[in-house]
Amino acid sequence: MSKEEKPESMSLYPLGTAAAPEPELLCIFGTGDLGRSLGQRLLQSGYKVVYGSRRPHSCGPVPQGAQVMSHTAAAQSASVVFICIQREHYGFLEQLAPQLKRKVLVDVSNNLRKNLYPEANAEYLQRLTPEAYVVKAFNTLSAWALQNGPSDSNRQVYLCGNSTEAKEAVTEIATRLGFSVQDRGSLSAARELEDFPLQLFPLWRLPLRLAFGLTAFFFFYLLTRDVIYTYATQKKDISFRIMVSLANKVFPIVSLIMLALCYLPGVIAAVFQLYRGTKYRRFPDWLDRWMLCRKQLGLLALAFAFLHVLYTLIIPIRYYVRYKIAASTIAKMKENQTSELDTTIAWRSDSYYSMGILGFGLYVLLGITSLPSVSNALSWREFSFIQSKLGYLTLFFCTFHTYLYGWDMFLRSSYYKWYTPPGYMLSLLVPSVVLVLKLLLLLPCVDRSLTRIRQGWERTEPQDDSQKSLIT
Ligand SMILES: NC(=O)C1=CN([C@@H]2O[C@H](COP(=O)(O)OP(=O)(O)OC[C@H]3O[C@@H](n4cnc5c(N)ncnc54)[C@H](OP(=O)(O)O)[C@@H]3O)[C@@H](O)[C@H]2O)C=CC1
Ligand SMILES: [Cu+2]
Repeated sequence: MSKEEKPESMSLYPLGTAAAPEPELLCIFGTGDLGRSLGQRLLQSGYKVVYGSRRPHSCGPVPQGAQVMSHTAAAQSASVVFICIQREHYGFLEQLAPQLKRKVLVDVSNNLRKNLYPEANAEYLQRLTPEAYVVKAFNTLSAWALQNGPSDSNRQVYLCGNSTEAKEAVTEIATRLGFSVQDRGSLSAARELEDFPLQLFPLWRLPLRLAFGLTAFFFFYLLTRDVIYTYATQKKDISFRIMVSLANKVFPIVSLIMLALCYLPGVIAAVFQLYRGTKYRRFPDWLDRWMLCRKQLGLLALAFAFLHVLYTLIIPIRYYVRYKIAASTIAKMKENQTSELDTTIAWRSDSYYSMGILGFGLYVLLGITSLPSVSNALSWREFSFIQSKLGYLTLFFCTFHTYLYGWDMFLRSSYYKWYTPPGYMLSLLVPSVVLVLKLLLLLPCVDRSLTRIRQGWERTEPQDDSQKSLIT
């Protein structure tokens, strides 16, 4: 492709013309799922849409306001053509090559698995239509995301192609649809973009690994402290406690840590913004990645909390527990002892349960509101109120619940078996740090600066540039 030649879009719609009243006409090949979703979104965003179909008169329903024509007629009427057809059927485009000359062809296709074909779909398309300007784009979005517009996890459109002008034309469209665009370079990057959606649950990977790692660590930690320690020092086998007692220690610990890790990046981000005095500088990559998987962290934490609740509910019906209660009652009767009600213990255990229940209740509320169908029904303010204010309240309740569980245990040396602290103490570290930091951020003077920064105010630093570059 020579550099002199420009895609047709440039000659038809030169940049810089005053906004023309006539909406731009875009063409979509294929009236399938993706074609229809894309068409609907384009129409909503103010474009005119014409479909190219094998069966212009008998194809399925297309969005209202769109026209359907033969491929040839549709291609001639527009300068940008979205190819919403599976790669296996691209063959017929070779005959259409003369009509597609100097058009921008947007390849949105995906494959079922990696290395299915020797070349990327977009490169194949370019080979079939050598004089068209192929741009790979939109393939990482689902039909649903396209139709409903950008959301938190679906904001990026990745694109690549050999013609800068063609990429600009596609960027303009994607931007108008509400997406932000990332240019990945020439068409040779198409393969990488096509492999992208094949990654399963990319945002879940880190939280899942973390959950697995924490569970394994605390399982062995508590196994050593409880079961192995008792065996080593008293020659008593209490390994049966692995099934319920140990599980019901590991799950709440992992849950609390994960919940805290879900809110930690938020406070770190606030500290960054305060320190830099602006919100317009990008966060480091690790923080960005961490922020992106907060929802997944939170949902996993909720799952672990749920297990903790279930394990707690079955305590009264456990054989071991019933045996212990009966044994101590019988022993007291034998010795003709009575026991007084200790109201301090009653207060403590009731508060402990109550905090746990409140924490779990809010936890569930957070989980429900993070479902897309529910969060879409909330206004942005309602959503951020629930996810942030109630989120910290949840963390507070759950942390307090754990402190009440520990009570004065940290004072008694008998609990530090083999010089190790009990598991619950370790689980309190991260949440306590998050809550203290959050409390500091809520101090009126700090809160005022932060609010101003988040509204776009910037601290003009009297520093010289060398210092500035140190911060980035
Ligand atoms: N669905 C999704 O979520 C996403 C899909 N994609 C990609 O978009 C493309 C289309 O996907 P999707 O809409 O789901 O697929 P569909 O099977 O729903 O639709 C494909 C369309 O292609 C046309 N077609 C089918 N066979 C032929 C043929 N032999 N010759 C010419 N045209 C044909 C048909 O339109 P007509 O009858 O009008 O000719 C058909 O409706 C695929 O490449 C897919 O990988 C990318 C991202 C997400
Ligand atoms: Cu608990």
